[in-house]
Amino acid sequence: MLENNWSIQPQDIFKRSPIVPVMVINKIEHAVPLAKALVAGGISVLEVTLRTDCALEAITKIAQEVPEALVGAGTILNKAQLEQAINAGAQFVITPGATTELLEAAMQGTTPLIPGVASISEVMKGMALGYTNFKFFPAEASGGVNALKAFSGPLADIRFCPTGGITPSSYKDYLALKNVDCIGGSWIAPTDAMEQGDWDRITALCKEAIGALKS
Ligand SMILES: O=C(O)C(=O)C[C@H](O)[C@H](O)COP(=O)(O)O
Repeated sequence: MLENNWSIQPQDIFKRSPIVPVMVINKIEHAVPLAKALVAGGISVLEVTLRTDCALEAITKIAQEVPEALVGAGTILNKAQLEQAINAGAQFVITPGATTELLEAAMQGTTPLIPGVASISEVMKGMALGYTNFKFFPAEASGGVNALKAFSGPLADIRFCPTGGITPSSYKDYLALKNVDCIGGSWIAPTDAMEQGDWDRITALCKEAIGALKS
């Protein structure tokens, strides 16, 4: 494996939480209570998508005010966004797809990148640059559990975080796969609960989902 200078290895991120909430934060005042609600429910790896105007500020606030969380940036599409996310305080970066520009840029820095892939060729391109941990996106639409099972043959040492279309009724099937450590999903941080300030509901959703893995 090629060396990297990352402050935390992707494998340690993958192992820290089986569920990674995909967060779409529309109002900055939701950022910290949401992160605290997720942490209270047992989930401490958070992906804030760069899909809203306040996303970068949300990352900064969570990084400063919720030290129990490991906060990353999602929806990174290019090098400029990669730099913005890192400057905002993102502790890791997740992308929906992988460009050579992003793969090379992140390898030069200290913040780990988890590149999005949907095919074996994309994984192989990442592997050639030293990547071992990938987001499988969009998971359901790209073949879901069956695709990941097929990937595990030729790509025995590669780990995945499937995301996209995963539901409370399917996440356990993904987590049972030998090449999957964690899954991403938005259901655990629903927009309506955020709008209502119903942080207890979000904590309860986390506890239920994590609890169901232990039983
Ligand atoms: O914005 C990104 O970079 C993304 O990766 C998109 C998210 O992974 C999906 O939006 C997950 O959402 P659900 O399918 O609702 O769980």
